[in-house]
Amino acid sequence: MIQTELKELGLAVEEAVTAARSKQDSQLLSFTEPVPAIDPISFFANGFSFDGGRIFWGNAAGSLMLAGAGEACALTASGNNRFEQMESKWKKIIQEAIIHNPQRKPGTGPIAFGGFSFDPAKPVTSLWKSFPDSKLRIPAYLLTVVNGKHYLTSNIVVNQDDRSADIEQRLEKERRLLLSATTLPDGPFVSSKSEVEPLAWKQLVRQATETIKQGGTEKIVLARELRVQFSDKANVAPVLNALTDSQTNSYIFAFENGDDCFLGATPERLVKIEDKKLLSTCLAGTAPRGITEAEDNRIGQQLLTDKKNRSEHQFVVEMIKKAVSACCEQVRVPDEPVLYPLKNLQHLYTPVEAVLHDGYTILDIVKQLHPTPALGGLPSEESVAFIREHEHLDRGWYGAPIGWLDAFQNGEFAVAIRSALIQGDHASLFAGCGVVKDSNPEEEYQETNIKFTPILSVLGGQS
Ligand SMILES: C=C(O[C@@H]1C=C(C(=O)O)C=C[C@H]1O)C(=O)O
Ligand SMILES: [Mg+2]
Repeated sequence: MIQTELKELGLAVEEAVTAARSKQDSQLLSFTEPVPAIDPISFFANGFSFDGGRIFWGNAAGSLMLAGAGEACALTASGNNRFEQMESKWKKIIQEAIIHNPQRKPGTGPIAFGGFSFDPAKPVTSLWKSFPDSKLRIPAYLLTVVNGKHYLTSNIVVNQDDRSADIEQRLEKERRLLLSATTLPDGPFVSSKSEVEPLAWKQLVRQATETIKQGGTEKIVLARELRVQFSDKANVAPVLNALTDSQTNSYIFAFENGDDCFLGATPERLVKIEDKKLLSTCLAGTAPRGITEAEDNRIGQQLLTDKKNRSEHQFVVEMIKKAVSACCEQVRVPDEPVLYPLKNLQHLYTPVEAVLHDGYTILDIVKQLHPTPALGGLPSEESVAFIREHEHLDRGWYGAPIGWLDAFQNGEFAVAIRSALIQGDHASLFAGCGVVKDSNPEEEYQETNIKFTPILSVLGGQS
């Protein structure tokens, strides 16, 4: 550690202890400093033993990575006004925090990272016992790698009886551990896997197409579960390393809570806000990648002109454009989708750009957008009601917003798909697809099989 930073940190701790004593209450101190380069996955691995769990985020552009260890503060919420609850809790924390952050880079300082359940009205099963309906975490330590520069934020909750010297000693020890070089443990190996009720799921797709043909709904997204057994307790850090290496154009995320870890590599941005500039993504319509370049181009061109996939995609474009237009100006949406290539598959993609009106926050937009017709359907209420009533899967945090926001109104949330819930020596993988009136159950089933591939391959399930 550079000595000046330690001296400044010591002064900041003194200031926080004084503030805690004068207000007779705990005080959050957030201290950000530049640090020498360190691999964020190593930082994540070093944080294994920290109380409260770890977080990880790598944006699709590869320009921002966040790794967090421990938990300084937890914000939880539930029910239909959960986003508003989160907003007011976050505002109060930031107003009262002592923030030492001369850097003011997006993703530095006191950031809150976390996720939400897909449907707060659906009964929860034991599968998601370690995850509340909604949770945002301020990590005790956050490594931010932004445009190649490294910053460490220490978030400390100081109490009136704390001694500054004790706090500084603990900080120095924990920071040294986190920033030390390390060798990643071995990744998991899948010893067996089993699909959950595949035939019943195909029958449900057929039922959904019948419901759509009867009128009232245009699209219903249906998801299913694949369970895998590992040969041993799974280490998360090597899985994140493999995802970061193999899944380009995707957001890599992990949220450890209790004994479990929800992680994934999702191509689907929900919303990014930086300096009031808003970027959202319409991603729906899927095809595999070709083995040869010629075959890949043929499949891609076929996807671009396929009636069923174009209708699936257009429902998403219309909804997001309408939702963004209600709170933004200068809304720009291309007339036609383009191909969005991933390692194992390709999607139809339409970006939505806008400028946020004053008074709106990123959680306002998350609330407006979730669930988009890419994960719920259209109309939203009717399609989510069908999913709630008929889908056997407990989606938990799958298919819902996951991401971060900082103290300067910057932030980014993605839709948590291509994901898995890791529970010691076993895991549940999730994949879904948009069902429209022309959907064929077998084809949708095959589409979900392709969507399991990215996460299954890094869990040691297949090459
Ligand atoms: C629901 C998922 O993917 C969504 C559905 C898609 C489709 O049906 O074409 C494509 C991308 C996603 O918006 C998933 O991967 O689980
Ligand atoms: Mg589809």
